Amino acid sequence: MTAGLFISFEGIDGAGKSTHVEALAQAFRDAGRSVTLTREPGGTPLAEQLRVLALNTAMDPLTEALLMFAARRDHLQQVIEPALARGEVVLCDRFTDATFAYQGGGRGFDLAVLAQLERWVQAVDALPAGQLRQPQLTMWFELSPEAAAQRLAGARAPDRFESQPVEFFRKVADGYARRAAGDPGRFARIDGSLPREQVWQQVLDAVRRKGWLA
Ligand SMILES: Nc1ncnc2c1ncn2[C@@H]1O[C@H](COP(=O)(O)OP(=O)(O)O)[C@@H](O)[C@H]1O
Ligand SMILES: Cc1cn([C@H]2C[C@H](O)[C@@H](COP(=O)(O)OP(=O)(O)O)O2)c(=O)[nH]c1=O
Repeated sequence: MTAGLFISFEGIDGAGKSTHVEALAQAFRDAGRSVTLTREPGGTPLAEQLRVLALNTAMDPLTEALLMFAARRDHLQQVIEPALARGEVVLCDRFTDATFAYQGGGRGFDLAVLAQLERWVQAVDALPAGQLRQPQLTMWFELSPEAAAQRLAGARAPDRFESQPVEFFRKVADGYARRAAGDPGRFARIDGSLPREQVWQQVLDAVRRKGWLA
């Protein structure tokens, strides 16, 4: 049976990642793969409810981190693990790197606590004890916070994160950079400042380099 693939999309708000998730899903379908396209926080009825709370309600940083990981646990159990067990390609718009970047970098929340939550939440039945479920590839869209804010201006109503100042997103970007430095083989850096077609080529190249698409 074909092995499942788990690919995540990350970057600050407005970096351009959501623009390419559906196109990558179609490229995998064209290659004969079944695709589960999903997002965090969200992806299940419960996790989507937690998303509404997390994105719209003021709360302390630990509560925020716990909600993100609670949503993630449900999402893993209900959607991601079953899809991977069926041999599907799972494309996920954000995963745990976002928690390290936003709650850790942006909010300045304790990274050791996040790492402990990660160990609890991403230990899954399909993996041997001590191994955690992680994406095999993370598309990391990089764009300056100024350029990202400009793209988002007028594009959609900002949520609790998107309405943060540029300095917040600089810290989020630093959070992503630290996370990427800790696991460089998993991250593909995508230059989000280029025109859409060139960004798409980088996305496709990252998957081709892994040998997952011709
Ligand atoms: N390469 C690009 N050049 C210019 N604008 C872009 C590019 N990619 C996406 N956009 C636009 O920027 C905005 C944010 O893109 P989006 O994919 O929603 O970002 P994200 O999912 O990372 O928050 C959207 O209005 C989108 O149409
Ligand atoms: C997954 C995740 C997202 N977030 C934030 C980042 C985004 O601002 C927001 C929702 O992400 P996203 O789905 O990218 O928003 P949109 O659909 O509006 O582009 O949640 C966290 O703070 N921590 C997390 O663990």
